[in-house]
Amino acid sequence: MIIIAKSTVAAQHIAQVLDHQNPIKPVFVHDNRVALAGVKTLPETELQEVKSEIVEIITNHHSAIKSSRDFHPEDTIIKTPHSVIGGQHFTFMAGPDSIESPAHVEAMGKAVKAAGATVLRGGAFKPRTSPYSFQGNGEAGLKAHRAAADALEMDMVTEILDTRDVDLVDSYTDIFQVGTRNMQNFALLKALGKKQKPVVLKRGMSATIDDLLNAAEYIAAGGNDQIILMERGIRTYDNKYTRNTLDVSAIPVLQSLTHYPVVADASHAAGVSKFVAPLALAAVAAGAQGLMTEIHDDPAHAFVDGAQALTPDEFKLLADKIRQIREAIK
Ligand SMILES: O=C[C@H](O)[C@H](O)COP(=O)(O)O
Ligand SMILES: C=C(OP(=O)(O)O)C(=O)O
Repeated sequence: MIIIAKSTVAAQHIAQVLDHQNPIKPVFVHDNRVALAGVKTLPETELQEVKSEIVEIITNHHSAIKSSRDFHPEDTIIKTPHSVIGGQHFTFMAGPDSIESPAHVEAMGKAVKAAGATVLRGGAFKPRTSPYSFQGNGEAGLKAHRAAADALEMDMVTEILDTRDVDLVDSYTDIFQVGTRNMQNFALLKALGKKQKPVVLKRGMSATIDDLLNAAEYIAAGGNDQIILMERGIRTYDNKYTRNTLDVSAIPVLQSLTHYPVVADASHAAGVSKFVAPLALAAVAAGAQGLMTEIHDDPAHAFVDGAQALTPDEFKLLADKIRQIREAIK
């Protein structure tokens, strides 16, 4: 149960009155409205005492608070050294699936920057289905990625898989990425909640929209409000022709429910390069505030996910079309 109090003073009073019944926690939300979470029961006598200080009682205990637009109506805008993410801005995040070598990530960065990307993506720790598949170049990959991003004056986004690597990854990256497989790794979300650095939170491949919002809430509850939600495709009854199903409807739905930027990854949704552009265009037409795209100059020899990689030229074409769509739907 969540209680919305009229003011900070009211919240403090309610917490005082109810505290012996419930382990109650004020979660400060927006200007004058304060949410109190953790209330299990509301004894009638105590309720009478604080009734006039309560604006609303939300009984769905799965409701997100800090992530909710109800309590934070304005769009959250996230500023990184080279990008502005959210609101009316559109951000291209692109690069190779994994960091293969210093020269390769720099060349891919150069190509995506020329097409308009400000964020260079790439994985140094790869979440692979098989333990025998390439697992990423680890810290050497982070180093190469950082060097390329610095040389090109771009932001770096990279996936974090393990709570034990949070400080290491933090020492290199501008933006953390939590992948689909870790969306409900609560220990990891809590650790990132303690960092003051943006987090791209990918939707779990079997997660509902509420699951995603609550995963974001874990990061926000820890004190980190710089969250970027990413729709990257979910598992449905027919993933024979595409790797996942891009849930285009999740984009406007999320934007109505939360103030955090909502971006899309058509690469992992499609799984096949020829379907990446149409899905990306659909996501942009649906209002996505950014796009993550995988590229490779030699997809057949990519270390990971070559089948879904666009070549630099294909990415440039896509980026141009996206700018046209953005202009058309203004
Ligand atoms: O980004 C890439 C992921 O590591 C990859 O999609 C994992 O999938 P796979 O190990 O099944 O190839
Ligand atoms: C592994 C990745 O994506 P996802 O978590 O969406 O599968 C990735 O972007 O490298």
